[in-house]
Amino acid sequence: MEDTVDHLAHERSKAQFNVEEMKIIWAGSLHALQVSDRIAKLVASDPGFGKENRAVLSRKDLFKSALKKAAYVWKRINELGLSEEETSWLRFYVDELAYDYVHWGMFVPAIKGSATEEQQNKWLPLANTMQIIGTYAQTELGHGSNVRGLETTATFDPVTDEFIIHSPTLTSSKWWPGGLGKVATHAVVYAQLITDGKEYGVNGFLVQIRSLDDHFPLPGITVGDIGMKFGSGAFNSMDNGVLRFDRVRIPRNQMLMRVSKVTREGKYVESNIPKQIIYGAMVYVRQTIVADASIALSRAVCIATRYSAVRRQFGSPQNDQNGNGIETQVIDYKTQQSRLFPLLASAYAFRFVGEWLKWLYTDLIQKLEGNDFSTLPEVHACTAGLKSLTTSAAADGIEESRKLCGGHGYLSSSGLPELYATFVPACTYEGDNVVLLLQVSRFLMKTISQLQSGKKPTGTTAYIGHVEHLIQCGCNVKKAEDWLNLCVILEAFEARAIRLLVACAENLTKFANPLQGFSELSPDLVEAAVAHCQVIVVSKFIEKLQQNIQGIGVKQLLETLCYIYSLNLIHKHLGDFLSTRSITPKQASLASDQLRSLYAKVRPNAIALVDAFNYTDHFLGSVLGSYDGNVYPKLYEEAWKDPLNESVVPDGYHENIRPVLKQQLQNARL
Ligand SMILES: Cc1cc2nc3c(=O)[nH]c(=O)nc-3n(C[C@H](O)[C@H](O)[C@H](O)COP(=O)(O)OP(=O)(O)OC[C@H]3O[C@@H](n4cnc5c(N)ncnc54)[C@H](O)[C@@H]3O)c2cc1C
Repeated sequence: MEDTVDHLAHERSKAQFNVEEMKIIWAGSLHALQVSDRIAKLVASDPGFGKENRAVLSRKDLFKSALKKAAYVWKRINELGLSEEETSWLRFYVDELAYDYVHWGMFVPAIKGSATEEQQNKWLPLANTMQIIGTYAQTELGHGSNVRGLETTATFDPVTDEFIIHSPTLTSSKWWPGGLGKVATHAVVYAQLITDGKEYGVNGFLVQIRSLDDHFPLPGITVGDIGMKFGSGAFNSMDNGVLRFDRVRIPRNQMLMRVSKVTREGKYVESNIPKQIIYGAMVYVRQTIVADASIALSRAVCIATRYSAVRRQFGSPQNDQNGNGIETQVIDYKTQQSRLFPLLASAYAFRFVGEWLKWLYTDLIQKLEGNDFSTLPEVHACTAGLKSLTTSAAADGIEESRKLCGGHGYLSSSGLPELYATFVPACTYEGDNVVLLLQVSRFLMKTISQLQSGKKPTGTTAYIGHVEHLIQCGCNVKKAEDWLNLCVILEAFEARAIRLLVACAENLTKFANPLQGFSELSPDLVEAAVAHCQVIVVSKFIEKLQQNIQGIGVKQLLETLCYIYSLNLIHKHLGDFLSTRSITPKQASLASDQLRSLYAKVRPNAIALVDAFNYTDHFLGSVLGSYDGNVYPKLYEEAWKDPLNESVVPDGYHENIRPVLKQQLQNARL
């Protein structure tokens, strides 16, 4: 099939903004665009990184192919002498989950965050050259969110100067760590520390689990894979594992001792570094997950937008130049626009808040290095909340994108089922989204309670300091155009958040037992935390617009997307906005009127806005979303590649179809 026609050229010609400049905005800088573009093309043109048949491979073949690719990635990184930046882009565009994802994303950061300098000097050179492959073993069969409830023990033996790592119960089996099942040689294992007969809570230990010579598990270790997971392809290329310890001994100096340590005599000593320093590692991992959310959502939106411009259904037939009646592009249906364009706007919103989080993390690290721990709780709450908000919205958005593509969206070749199956566990790992929002709400309740003592909220909670104004203020919108005012929008979001938070704080005082109150009110607290996180996303989008944005029409389009993101949220959470009297029913209806005009502004620019993501067809992995829009021949061709079509008459015909047709079931050997 050789077709060089761009079926979306007409759509592209309608764009009212400079797409190349928008690509720079999306990438973060011209440099980031150039590097990512170069690496994306390198990956797309290398047959070693092909990913066409992932969904139809058996588990074993899929795993083997992921191993092959991970080894090839490492080979190419070394052969090409790629920089750290280029390396991370390469891994990103290869787009296949394997043990290296956990090794680089969790094992290495855990050592950097929790090991002493001496320990880092010993272990990081080995990890950085992949002479050891690591995993992060926290979750157990019986406990995930409740880390304090972990049952694995690490008991210090002063006679031999060792820790004895043990799994006392079935439920203490480590369960889920990626790369553990079949690959990892080492693990950062979280266990209850016991020394001198006393328990000192959960700490991290570096444990070797497989021989570096023959890859067999070391004595006392039982390890394996936990089995197939949701979807085809997706996380099934990863060997999430189970691990049990039968009194496994490790040297004392393999306890990660940056924050607390056990001395030769068996004394537990806390350093003067606050325990929350561990939050630094969490902030890092969660900010990368927010970035992943914008990527996953933008991929889905790119597929759904391009396909919606190609797909035609119903409509009053107009005549084309040849006199043939043509149907309506589904992207022109207002319902399609009202479902699709808010997702497009969300992808941009999450991109910008992710970019800001990256900055926030760097800023945090600088402060921590200067022994300034003051912003840690706020930054931690902010990243936890944004991880929860963006991953939930992206997961829902991918599923909505699938529906926006109708039946064809359900085919593996659309790329959407695997994208969904791969992304959706982000709502659970690195903190269950609801559990995280409860943590955020606890922090927000504390912030509110400290107002009386004169403590001024800072950073993303600064607006809480204006509580008196925000409780009293009224929204001034009188006509639909009045909603095109970013200050008005932000104030409406802040008013709604603070009113929900204050209502929660007041209701909590009605309970004699604060813990019981928190538990009873937890659904309201979660809603208030979501409202707070939405204030952050909206305000960061607005801050982005205040930067120097180059290129014809780019700023205008981004403004339009910011309005769509915000007004659509008002529409979605109307109950909150009305019950808190942050806006009136009339203003809500004006917001809906304004949304319709905003969708009309996006329509001619929709294809160009997804082109600005600069995704290659290889990365998108979707026949519905391919750049040239040549959907139908590609769909047709993909179908014939399915293993079922290898034979015209299927295996099993003689045993199980023919006897039915010939009424011979009683004679068949079933
Ligand atoms: C694909 C994948 C990869 C993973 N990789 C790793 C890894 O590499 N290493 C590792 O250690 N772990 C890993 N995990 C485990 C993951 O971190 C845990 O699944 C996660 O922390 C959630 O814990 P849980 O499974 O115990 O859920 P649970 O805590 O049992 O949650 C079940 C339900 O209870 C609710 N709930 C729990 N506590 C509360 C509460 N206090 N208040 C209200 N509701 C509550 C939750 O919202 C949820 O609805 C992975 C998981 C997945 C799915």
